[in-house]
Amino acid sequence: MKCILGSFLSYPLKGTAPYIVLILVDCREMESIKDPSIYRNPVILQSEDLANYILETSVYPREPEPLKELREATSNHPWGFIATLPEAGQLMTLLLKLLNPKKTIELGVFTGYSLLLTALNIPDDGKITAIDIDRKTYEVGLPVIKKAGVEHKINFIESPALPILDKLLEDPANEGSFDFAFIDADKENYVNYHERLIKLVKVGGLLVYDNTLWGGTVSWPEDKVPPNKRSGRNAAIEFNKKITKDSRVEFALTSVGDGLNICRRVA
Ligand SMILES: C[S@@+](CC[C@H](N)C(=O)[O-])C[C@H]1O[C@@H](n2cnc3c(N)ncnc32)[C@H](O)[C@@H]1O
Repeated sequence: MKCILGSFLSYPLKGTAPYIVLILVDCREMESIKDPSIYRNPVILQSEDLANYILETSVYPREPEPLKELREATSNHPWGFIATLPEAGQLMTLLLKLLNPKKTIELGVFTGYSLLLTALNIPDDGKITAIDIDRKTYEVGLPVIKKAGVEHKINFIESPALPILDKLLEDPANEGSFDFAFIDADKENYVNYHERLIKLVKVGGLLVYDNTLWGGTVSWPEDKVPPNKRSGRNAAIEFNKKITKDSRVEFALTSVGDGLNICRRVA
């Protein structure tokens, strides 16, 4: 069924009578534009069909078996929907392959989808400092990580991320020593994480921030955003604004997954 999205007057030829042009769209698509929260996370896309198209034609067919296994194990977890989205993971994989980082850091592990994909794409002697406040969720994915033979690359630290970053900065040897950082912990601290990580990641290294479009709500008027999504939405807006002004990085705010802000340290 078609709905009227809009209309305008058209004058086909000078001097002829105008006629009204109606813009018709599929009603289901229009619903998705009005209320994207009915869909899973990639609501930044026009429709769920488009999100599924990307997943089914490009992401799932090339997803490595261990990642698929971990994603399936995570889908049974009550908070499974907070995991890094596989289409974002696919882009991260490409970035990791291009950068070939040896020393990386990850804030916000959950069951380990992004952690495992990082571990799969760094050299065998590469190391990941992985920080999360909850070891139990990390243990959900740990058997898959072990089976994939990459556990030796991971140093998991159960702690809030901020004090660990501050501790790392106490040792000047750590400054500029990381090649790659993936940030997916509490959004309200992204600005604080950035101030620390910009010193820990080397010039030329990458800092990749997840959820920076927060389900598309960054462009909504605040009063239209469900109360439980406001804090994350406001944090994402503040963070993106800060990055735009930060001359120490060049960056791309991409609409892949839930929004990846990909920053490269240049100063
Ligand atoms: C969106 S999930 C991470 C998803 C993960 N990257 C993946 O691939 O599935 C956010 C994680 O951040 C953790 N977290 C929340 N606040 C934190 C903090 N202050 N420090 C460290 N981790 C935190 C949560 O426990 C949760 O596991």
